[in-house]
Amino acid sequence: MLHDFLGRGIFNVDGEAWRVQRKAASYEFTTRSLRVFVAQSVHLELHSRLLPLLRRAVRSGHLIDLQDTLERYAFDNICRVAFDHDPRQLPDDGDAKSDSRSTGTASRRFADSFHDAANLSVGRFRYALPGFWKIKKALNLGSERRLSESIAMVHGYADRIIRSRLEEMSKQGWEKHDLLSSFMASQSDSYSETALRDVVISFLLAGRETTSSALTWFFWLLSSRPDVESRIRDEVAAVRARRTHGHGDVDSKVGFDLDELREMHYVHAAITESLRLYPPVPVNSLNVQAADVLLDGTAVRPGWFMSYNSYAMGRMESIWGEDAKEFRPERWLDKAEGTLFRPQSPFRYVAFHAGPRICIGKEMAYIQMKSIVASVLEELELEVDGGYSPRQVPSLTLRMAEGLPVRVKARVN
Ligand code: HEM
Repeated sequence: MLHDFLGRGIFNVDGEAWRVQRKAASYEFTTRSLRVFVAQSVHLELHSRLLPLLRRAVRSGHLIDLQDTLERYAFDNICRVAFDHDPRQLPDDGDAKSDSRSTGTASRRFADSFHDAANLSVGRFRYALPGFWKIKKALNLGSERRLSESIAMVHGYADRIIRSRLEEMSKQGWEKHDLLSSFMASQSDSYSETALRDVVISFLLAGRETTSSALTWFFWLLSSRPDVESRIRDEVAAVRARRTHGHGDVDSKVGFDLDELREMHYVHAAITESLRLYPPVPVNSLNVQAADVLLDGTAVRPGWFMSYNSYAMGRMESIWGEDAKEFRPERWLDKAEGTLFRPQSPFRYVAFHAGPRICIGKEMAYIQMKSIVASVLEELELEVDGGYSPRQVPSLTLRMAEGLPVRVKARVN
Protein backbone atom coordinates (compact mmCIF):
# COMPACT_ATOMS: atom_id res chain seq x y z
CA MET A 1 0.00 0.00 0.00
CA LEU A 2 2.69 2.45 0.97
CA HIS A 3 5.08 1.45 -1.72
CA ASP A 4 5.87 4.85 -3.13
CA PHE A 5 5.39 6.81 0.02
CA LEU A 6 8.13 9.35 0.63
CA GLY A 7 9.97 8.05 -2.39
CA ARG A 8 10.39 4.54 -0.99
CA GLY A 9 8.38 2.12 1.15
CA ILE A 10 7.44 2.93 4.70
CA PHE A 11 6.14 -0.20 6.37
CA ASN A 12 7.48 -1.93 3.32
CA VAL A 13 10.91 -0.35 3.65
CA ASP A 14 13.28 -2.51 1.72
CA GLY A 15 16.92 -3.38 2.05
CA GLU A 16 19.12 -1.61 4.53
CA ALA A 17 16.40 0.41 6.29
CA TRP A 18 14.25 -2.64 6.89
CA ARG A 19 17.19 -4.59 8.28
CA VAL A 20 17.99 -1.72 10.66
CA GLN A 21 14.36 -1.55 11.75
CA ARG A 22 14.01 -5.28 12.34
CA LYS A 23 17.34 -5.49 14.13
CA ALA A 24 16.39 -2.53 16.31
CA ALA A 25 13.09 -4.16 17.12
CA SER A 26 14.46 -7.58 17.89
CA TYR A 27 17.14 -5.98 20.02
CA GLU A 28 14.87 -3.62 21.88
CA PHE A 29 11.33 -4.87 22.02
CA THR A 30 12.46 -7.98 23.83
CA THR A 31 14.01 -6.07 26.70
CA ARG A 32 12.13 -5.30 29.86
CA SER A 33 13.96 -1.98 30.11
CA LEU A 34 12.32 -0.80 26.89
CA ARG A 35 8.87 -1.90 28.05
CA VAL A 36 9.45 0.07 31.24
CA PHE A 37 10.66 3.09 29.25
CA VAL A 38 7.54 2.85 27.04
CA ALA A 39 5.25 2.60 30.09
CA GLN A 40 6.96 5.60 31.71
CA SER A 41 6.71 7.74 28.55
CA VAL A 42 3.06 6.82 28.06
CA HIS A 43 2.41 7.59 31.71
CA LEU A 44 4.26 10.92 31.63
CA GLU A 45 2.34 12.27 28.67
CA LEU A 46 -0.94 10.85 29.81
CA HIS A 47 -0.73 12.53 33.20
CA SER A 48 1.00 15.76 32.26
CA ARG A 49 -0.85 16.40 28.98
CA LEU A 50 -3.81 14.25 27.95
CA LEU A 51 -5.68 14.00 31.26
CA PRO A 52 -5.15 17.71 32.11
CA LEU A 53 -6.51 18.62 28.65
CA LEU A 54 -9.58 16.43 29.24
CA ARG A 55 -10.10 17.98 32.70
CA ARG A 56 -9.99 21.45 31.14
CA ALA A 57 -12.69 20.28 28.71
CA VAL A 58 -14.81 19.23 31.74
CA ARG A 59 -14.47 22.74 33.18
CA SER A 60 -15.13 24.60 29.91
CA GLY A 61 -17.96 22.32 28.80
CA HIS A 62 -16.68 22.61 25.20
CA LEU A 63 -16.83 19.71 22.78
CA ILE A 64 -13.41 18.32 21.81
CA ASP A 65 -12.39 16.29 18.78
CA LEU A 66 -11.16 13.10 20.42
CA GLN A 67 -9.57 11.78 17.22
CA ASP A 68 -7.41 14.88 16.78
CA THR A 69 -6.47 14.90 20.48
CA LEU A 70 -5.43 11.24 20.41
CA GLU A 71 -3.42 11.72 17.22
CA ARG A 72 -1.46 14.55 18.81
CA TYR A 73 -0.92 12.48 21.95
CA ALA A 74 0.28 9.48 19.91
CA PHE A 75 2.66 11.63 17.85
CA ASP A 76 4.30 13.08 20.97
CA ASN A 77 4.51 9.63 22.47
CA ILE A 78 6.02 7.79 19.52
CA CYS A 79 8.61 10.58 19.05
CA ARG A 80 9.62 10.25 22.69
CA VAL A 81 9.84 6.47 22.66
CA ALA A 82 11.52 6.11 19.29
CA PHE A 83 14.09 8.94 19.60
CA ASP A 84 13.54 10.89 22.80
CA HIS A 85 12.24 13.90 20.93
CA ASP A 86 9.31 16.06 22.06
CA PRO A 87 7.33 17.75 19.25
CA ARG A 88 4.80 19.02 21.84
CA GLN A 89 1.66 18.55 19.85
CA LEU A 90 -0.27 18.55 23.13
CA PRO A 91 0.45 21.36 25.60
CA ASP A 92 1.88 20.66 29.04
CA ASP A 93 -0.49 21.25 31.91
CA GLY A 94 -0.17 24.88 33.04
CA ASP A 95 1.33 25.99 29.76
CA ALA A 96 -1.90 25.64 27.78
CA LYS A 97 -2.84 28.95 26.21
CA SER A 98 -4.77 27.06 23.57
CA ASP A 99 -5.75 23.43 23.39
CA SER A 100 -6.02 23.41 19.63
CA ARG A 101 -2.24 23.38 18.93
CA SER A 102 0.58 23.95 21.32
CA THR A 103 3.47 24.74 19.02
CA GLY A 104 3.99 27.16 16.15
CA THR A 105 7.45 25.99 15.31
CA ALA A 106 9.29 23.53 13.14
CA SER A 107 7.70 20.69 15.11
CA ARG A 108 4.26 21.75 14.08
CA ARG A 109 5.26 22.20 10.43
CA PHE A 110 6.82 18.77 10.62
CA ALA A 111 3.62 17.18 11.99
CA ASP A 112 1.50 18.96 9.36
CA SER A 113 3.85 17.99 6.53
CA PHE A 114 3.84 14.44 7.77
CA HIS A 115 0.06 14.35 7.71
CA ASP A 116 -0.08 15.94 4.23
CA ALA A 117 2.53 13.57 2.82
CA ALA A 118 0.60 10.53 4.09
CA ASN A 119 -2.69 11.77 2.62
CA LEU A 120 -1.25 12.96 -0.68
CA SER A 121 0.55 9.69 -1.25
CA VAL A 122 -2.67 7.72 -0.67
CA GLY A 123 -4.32 9.99 -3.24
CA ARG A 124 -2.07 8.37 -5.86
CA PHE A 125 -4.17 5.22 -5.65
CA ARG A 126 -7.38 7.07 -6.41
CA TYR A 127 -6.77 8.26 -9.96
CA ALA A 128 -9.14 6.79 -12.55
CA LEU A 129 -6.04 6.50 -14.74
CA PRO A 130 -3.50 4.44 -12.76
CA GLY A 131 -0.03 5.95 -12.87
CA PHE A 132 -1.35 9.43 -13.82
CA TRP A 133 0.44 10.74 -10.75
CA LYS A 134 3.76 9.88 -12.44
CA ILE A 135 3.07 12.47 -15.16
CA LYS A 136 2.17 15.07 -12.52
CA LYS A 137 5.32 14.16 -10.64
CA ALA A 138 7.53 14.53 -13.73
CA LEU A 139 5.99 17.97 -14.36
CA ASN A 140 6.04 18.85 -10.64
CA LEU A 141 2.37 19.84 -10.67
CA GLY A 142 -0.42 20.22 -8.06
CA SER A 143 -0.60 17.46 -5.47
CA GLU A 144 2.76 16.01 -6.59
CA ARG A 145 4.47 19.35 -6.04
CA ARG A 146 2.88 19.62 -2.59
CA LEU A 147 3.91 16.03 -1.87
CA SER A 148 7.55 16.64 -2.75
CA GLU A 149 7.56 19.80 -0.58
CA SER A 150 6.10 17.86 2.36
CA ILE A 151 8.61 15.06 1.87
CA ALA A 152 11.51 17.55 1.83
CA MET A 153 10.24 19.01 5.11
CA VAL A 154 9.85 15.59 6.75
CA HIS A 155 13.26 14.42 5.55
CA GLY A 156 14.98 17.60 6.77
CA TYR A 157 13.42 17.29 10.22
CA ALA A 158 14.22 13.58 10.55
CA ASP A 159 17.80 14.22 9.36
CA ARG A 160 18.26 16.82 12.11
CA ILE A 161 17.12 14.30 14.74
CA ILE A 162 19.58 11.68 13.48
CA ARG A 163 22.50 14.13 13.27
CA SER A 164 21.93 15.46 16.75
CA ARG A 165 21.84 11.87 18.05
CA LEU A 166 25.10 11.04 16.28
CA GLU A 167 26.75 14.23 17.59
CA GLU A 168 25.63 13.64 21.18
CA MET A 169 26.85 10.11 20.90
CA SER A 170 30.31 11.09 19.72
CA LYS A 171 30.65 13.78 22.45
CA GLN A 172 29.10 12.19 25.52
CA GLY A 173 28.86 8.50 24.90
CA TRP A 174 25.42 7.06 25.34
CA GLU A 175 22.94 6.97 28.18
CA LYS A 176 19.61 7.43 26.47
CA HIS A 177 16.96 4.72 26.48
CA ASP A 178 15.00 5.54 23.37
CA LEU A 179 14.75 2.94 20.66
CA LEU A 180 16.94 4.57 18.04
CA SER A 181 19.70 5.71 20.41
CA SER A 182 20.10 2.57 22.39
CA PHE A 183 20.09 0.54 19.21
CA MET A 184 22.73 2.77 17.57
CA ALA A 185 24.89 2.61 20.67
CA SER A 186 24.70 -1.17 20.86
CA GLN A 187 25.73 -1.96 17.30
CA SER A 188 29.16 -2.37 15.85
CA ASP A 189 27.76 -2.05 12.28
CA SER A 190 27.36 1.42 10.89
CA TYR A 191 24.29 2.41 8.93
CA SER A 192 23.76 5.17 6.41
CA GLU A 193 21.91 8.27 7.62
CA THR A 194 19.31 7.62 4.91
CA ALA A 195 18.57 4.15 6.28
CA LEU A 196 18.26 5.54 9.82
CA ARG A 197 16.03 8.32 8.51
CA ASP A 198 13.70 5.76 6.92
CA VAL A 199 13.51 3.96 10.24
CA VAL A 200 12.63 7.21 12.03
CA ILE A 201 9.90 7.94 9.50
CA SER A 202 8.46 4.45 9.50
CA PHE A 203 8.16 4.48 13.30
CA LEU A 204 6.40 7.82 13.16
CA LEU A 205 3.98 6.67 10.53
CA ALA A 206 3.34 3.40 12.30
CA GLY A 207 2.91 4.91 15.75
CA ARG A 208 0.98 8.08 15.03
CA GLU A 209 -2.31 7.14 13.46
CA THR A 210 -2.67 3.51 14.48
CA THR A 211 -3.29 3.66 18.22
CA SER A 212 -5.22 6.93 17.85
CA SER A 213 -7.48 5.36 15.20
CA ALA A 214 -7.93 2.26 17.37
CA LEU A 215 -8.92 4.29 20.45
CA THR A 216 -11.19 6.67 18.54
CA TRP A 217 -13.30 3.75 17.25
CA PHE A 218 -13.08 2.07 20.64
CA PHE A 219 -14.49 5.06 22.54
CA TRP A 220 -17.18 5.51 19.90
CA LEU A 221 -18.23 1.84 20.23
CA LEU A 222 -18.18 2.13 24.00
CA SER A 223 -20.49 5.14 23.96
CA SER A 224 -23.37 2.86 23.01
CA ARG A 225 -22.36 -0.04 25.29
CA PRO A 226 -22.69 1.00 28.96
CA ASP A 227 -22.53 -2.70 29.93
CA VAL A 228 -18.98 -3.03 28.52
CA GLU A 229 -17.91 0.29 30.00
CA SER A 230 -19.15 -0.70 33.42
CA ARG A 231 -17.27 -4.04 33.30
CA ILE A 232 -14.10 -2.19 32.32
CA ARG A 233 -14.52 0.23 35.23
CA ASP A 234 -15.09 -2.66 37.65
CA GLU A 235 -11.89 -4.35 36.50
CA VAL A 236 -9.87 -1.12 36.71
CA ALA A 237 -11.25 -0.43 40.20
CA ALA A 238 -10.33 -3.98 41.32
CA VAL A 239 -6.75 -3.55 40.05
CA ARG A 240 -6.53 -0.17 41.77
CA ALA A 241 -7.81 -1.68 45.03
CA ARG A 242 -5.09 -4.36 44.97
CA ARG A 243 -2.31 -1.78 44.63
CA THR A 244 0.44 -2.10 47.17
CA HIS A 245 2.50 0.94 48.07
CA GLY A 246 6.04 1.28 46.81
CA HIS A 247 5.47 -1.28 44.05
CA GLY A 248 5.63 -0.66 40.33
CA ASP A 249 7.51 0.67 37.33
CA VAL A 250 5.60 3.91 37.34
CA ASP A 251 6.80 6.34 39.94
CA SER A 252 3.49 7.90 40.89
CA LYS A 253 0.29 7.34 42.80
CA VAL A 254 -1.67 7.80 39.60
CA GLY A 255 -1.70 5.63 36.49
CA PHE A 256 -0.92 1.94 36.25
CA ASP A 257 2.35 0.06 36.01
CA LEU A 258 3.12 -2.79 33.62
CA ASP A 259 2.08 -5.54 36.03
CA GLU A 260 -1.20 -3.83 36.72
CA LEU A 261 -1.89 -3.36 33.01
CA ARG A 262 -1.20 -7.05 32.52
CA GLU A 263 -3.89 -7.89 35.08
CA MET A 264 -6.53 -6.10 32.98
CA HIS A 265 -7.80 -8.99 30.90
CA TYR A 266 -11.22 -7.55 30.14
CA VAL A 267 -9.75 -4.20 29.04
CA HIS A 268 -7.40 -6.15 26.75
CA ALA A 269 -10.34 -8.14 25.35
CA ALA A 270 -12.49 -5.05 24.75
CA ILE A 271 -9.70 -3.24 22.87
CA THR A 272 -8.91 -6.36 20.83
CA GLU A 273 -12.57 -6.80 19.92
CA SER A 274 -12.79 -3.19 18.78
CA LEU A 275 -9.63 -3.69 16.64
CA ARG A 276 -11.24 -6.75 15.05
CA LEU A 277 -14.18 -4.64 13.84
CA TYR A 278 -12.26 -1.42 13.16
CA PRO A 279 -8.65 -2.33 12.28
CA PRO A 280 -6.53 0.84 11.96
CA VAL A 281 -4.89 -0.62 8.83
CA PRO A 282 -8.09 -1.72 7.04
CA VAL A 283 -6.46 -2.93 3.83
CA ASN A 284 -2.90 -4.15 3.48
CA SER A 285 -1.18 -4.56 0.12
CA LEU A 286 2.04 -6.26 -0.89
CA ASN A 287 4.05 -6.50 -4.04
CA VAL A 288 4.84 -10.11 -4.99
CA GLN A 289 8.61 -10.60 -5.39
CA ALA A 290 8.68 -14.25 -6.48
CA ALA A 291 6.18 -16.83 -7.75
CA ASP A 292 4.51 -18.61 -4.86
CA VAL A 293 1.40 -20.54 -3.86
CA LEU A 294 -0.71 -19.26 -0.98
CA LEU A 295 -2.00 -21.59 1.71
CA ASP A 296 -5.42 -21.81 0.05
CA GLY A 297 -3.83 -22.92 -3.24
CA THR A 298 -3.93 -19.54 -5.03
CA ALA A 299 -0.88 -19.09 -7.28
CA VAL A 300 0.73 -15.64 -7.36
CA ARG A 301 3.28 -14.25 -9.83
CA PRO A 302 6.13 -11.74 -9.45
CA GLY A 303 5.05 -8.13 -9.89
CA TRP A 304 1.46 -8.80 -8.80
CA PHE A 305 -0.08 -6.37 -6.40
CA MET A 306 -1.81 -8.38 -3.67
CA SER A 307 -4.18 -7.05 -1.02
CA TYR A 308 -6.12 -8.46 1.88
CA ASN A 309 -8.92 -6.66 3.62
CA SER A 310 -8.59 -6.83 7.41
CA TYR A 311 -11.80 -4.85 7.82
CA ALA A 312 -13.81 -7.43 5.87
CA MET A 313 -11.99 -10.38 7.47
CA GLY A 314 -12.88 -9.10 10.94
CA ARG A 315 -16.57 -9.31 9.99
CA MET A 316 -16.65 -12.67 8.21
CA GLU A 317 -19.02 -15.23 9.70
CA SER A 318 -16.84 -18.06 8.34
CA ILE A 319 -14.05 -16.83 10.66
CA TRP A 320 -15.89 -15.39 13.65
CA GLY A 321 -19.27 -17.12 13.66
CA GLU A 322 -22.80 -15.83 13.31
CA ASP A 323 -22.28 -12.95 15.72
CA ALA A 324 -19.26 -11.71 13.72
CA LYS A 325 -20.63 -8.17 13.41
CA GLU A 326 -21.37 -7.81 17.12
CA PHE A 327 -19.03 -6.02 19.52
CA ARG A 328 -18.61 -8.78 22.11
CA PRO A 329 -15.38 -8.59 24.17
CA GLU A 330 -16.31 -11.88 25.88
CA ARG A 331 -15.37 -13.79 22.73
CA TRP A 332 -11.73 -13.18 23.72
CA LEU A 333 -12.07 -14.58 27.23
CA ASP A 334 -11.19 -18.12 28.16
CA LYS A 335 -14.40 -20.16 27.92
CA ALA A 336 -13.83 -22.29 30.99
CA GLU A 337 -12.53 -19.62 33.32
CA GLY A 338 -14.34 -16.61 31.84
CA THR A 339 -11.96 -13.86 32.92
CA LEU A 340 -8.62 -14.62 31.26
CA PHE A 341 -7.75 -13.16 27.84
CA ARG A 342 -7.23 -15.90 25.25
CA PRO A 343 -5.30 -14.80 22.13
CA GLN A 344 -6.21 -16.03 18.62
CA SER A 345 -3.91 -16.90 15.74
CA PRO A 346 -2.62 -13.73 14.02
CA PHE A 347 -3.68 -15.37 10.75
CA ARG A 348 -7.33 -15.12 11.87
CA TYR A 349 -7.00 -11.85 13.73
CA VAL A 350 -5.03 -9.85 11.20
CA ALA A 351 -5.23 -6.33 12.66
CA PHE A 352 -1.46 -6.44 13.35
CA HIS A 353 -0.63 -8.47 10.22
CA ALA A 354 0.94 -11.96 10.58
CA GLY A 355 4.15 -13.76 9.67
CA PRO A 356 7.64 -12.26 9.42
CA ARG A 357 6.39 -8.68 8.94
CA ILE A 358 3.96 -8.69 11.83
CA CYS A 359 3.72 -5.34 13.63
CA ILE A 360 6.74 -4.84 15.86
CA GLY A 361 5.01 -2.18 17.94
CA LYS A 362 2.09 -4.34 19.08
CA GLU A 363 3.21 -4.55 22.67
CA MET A 364 3.86 -0.82 22.87
CA ALA A 365 0.46 -0.20 21.29
CA TYR A 366 -1.31 -2.24 23.98
CA ILE A 367 0.60 -0.54 26.79
CA GLN A 368 -0.45 2.82 25.41
CA MET A 369 -4.07 1.90 24.68
CA LYS A 370 -4.70 0.11 27.99
CA SER A 371 -3.10 2.94 30.00
CA ILE A 372 -5.32 5.52 28.31
CA VAL A 373 -8.53 3.49 28.57
CA ALA A 374 -7.98 2.62 32.24
CA SER A 375 -6.92 6.11 33.36
CA VAL A 376 -9.55 8.00 31.37
CA LEU A 377 -12.50 5.78 32.30
CA GLU A 378 -11.48 5.66 35.95
CA GLU A 379 -12.03 9.39 36.23
CA LEU A 380 -14.07 10.67 33.28
CA GLU A 381 -17.02 10.04 31.01
CA LEU A 382 -16.69 10.67 27.27
CA GLU A 383 -20.14 11.43 25.93
CA VAL A 384 -20.75 11.07 22.20
CA ASP A 385 -23.96 12.45 20.77
CA GLY A 386 -26.16 9.33 20.29
CA GLY A 387 -27.07 10.34 16.75
CA TYR A 388 -23.46 10.73 15.59
CA SER A 389 -22.65 8.34 12.79
CA PRO A 390 -18.97 8.59 11.79
CA ARG A 391 -18.09 8.60 8.10
CA GLN A 392 -15.00 6.58 7.23
CA VAL A 393 -12.31 8.37 5.27
CA PRO A 394 -10.12 6.53 2.76
CA SER A 395 -6.64 7.03 4.13
CA LEU A 396 -3.69 4.90 5.18
CA THR A 397 -5.51 4.34 8.44
CA LEU A 398 -9.18 4.01 9.24
CA ARG A 399 -10.14 7.53 10.29
CA MET A 400 -13.37 9.38 10.94
CA ALA A 401 -13.89 12.05 8.27
CA GLU A 402 -15.28 14.63 10.70
CA GLY A 403 -13.37 13.43 13.77
CA LEU A 404 -15.11 12.32 16.97
CA PRO A 405 -16.75 15.20 18.88
CA VAL A 406 -17.11 14.29 22.57
CA ARG A 407 -18.22 16.09 25.68
CA VAL A 408 -16.05 15.25 28.67
CA LYS A 409 -17.69 14.90 32.08
CA ALA A 410 -16.34 14.15 35.51
CA ARG A 411 -17.46 10.76 36.76
CA VAL A 412 -19.90 11.14 39.60
CA ASN A 413 -19.33 7.93 41.56
C1 HEM B 1 -3.26 -0.47 17.29
C2 HEM B 1 -2.06 -0.16 16.89
C3 HEM B 1 -1.33 -0.76 15.70
C4 HEM B 1 -1.80 -1.54 14.67
C5 HEM B 1 -3.21 -2.02 14.44
C6 HEM B 1 -0.66 -1.84 13.81
C7 HEM B 1 -0.73 -2.59 12.65
C8 HEM B 1 0.35 -2.88 11.84
C9 HEM B 1 0.26 -3.61 10.58
C10 HEM B 1 -1.01 -4.16 9.96
C11 HEM B 1 1.51 -3.71 10.08
C12 HEM B 1 1.95 -4.38 8.79
C13 HEM B 1 2.00 -3.32 7.70
C14 HEM B 1 2.46 -3.82 6.36
O1 HEM B 1 2.58 -5.00 6.15
O2 HEM B 1 2.64 -2.99 5.50
C15 HEM B 1 2.40 -3.02 11.02
C16 HEM B 1 3.76 -2.90 10.83
C17 HEM B 1 4.57 -2.15 11.66
N1 HEM B 1 4.23 -1.56 12.86
FE1 HEM B 1 2.37 -1.52 13.67
N2 HEM B 1 0.46 -1.25 14.34
C18 HEM B 1 0.10 -0.59 15.49
C19 HEM B 1 0.92 0.15 16.33
C20 HEM B 1 2.27 0.32 16.14
C21 HEM B 1 3.12 1.12 17.00
C22 HEM B 1 2.69 1.89 18.25
C23 HEM B 1 4.37 1.05 16.47
C24 HEM B 1 5.61 1.73 16.99
C25 HEM B 1 6.49 1.21 17.73
C26 HEM B 1 4.31 0.19 15.30
C27 HEM B 1 5.40 -0.15 14.50
C28 HEM B 1 5.31 -0.89 13.34
C29 HEM B 1 6.42 -1.06 12.42
C30 HEM B 1 7.82 -0.46 12.58
C31 HEM B 1 5.96 -1.87 11.37
C32 HEM B 1 6.75 -2.36 10.16
C33 HEM B 1 7.22 -3.77 10.42
C34 HEM B 1 7.95 -4.35 9.22
O3 HEM B 1 7.60 -4.10 8.08
O4 HEM B 1 8.88 -5.07 9.46
N3 HEM B 1 3.02 -0.23 15.14
N4 HEM B 1 1.66 -2.55 12.08
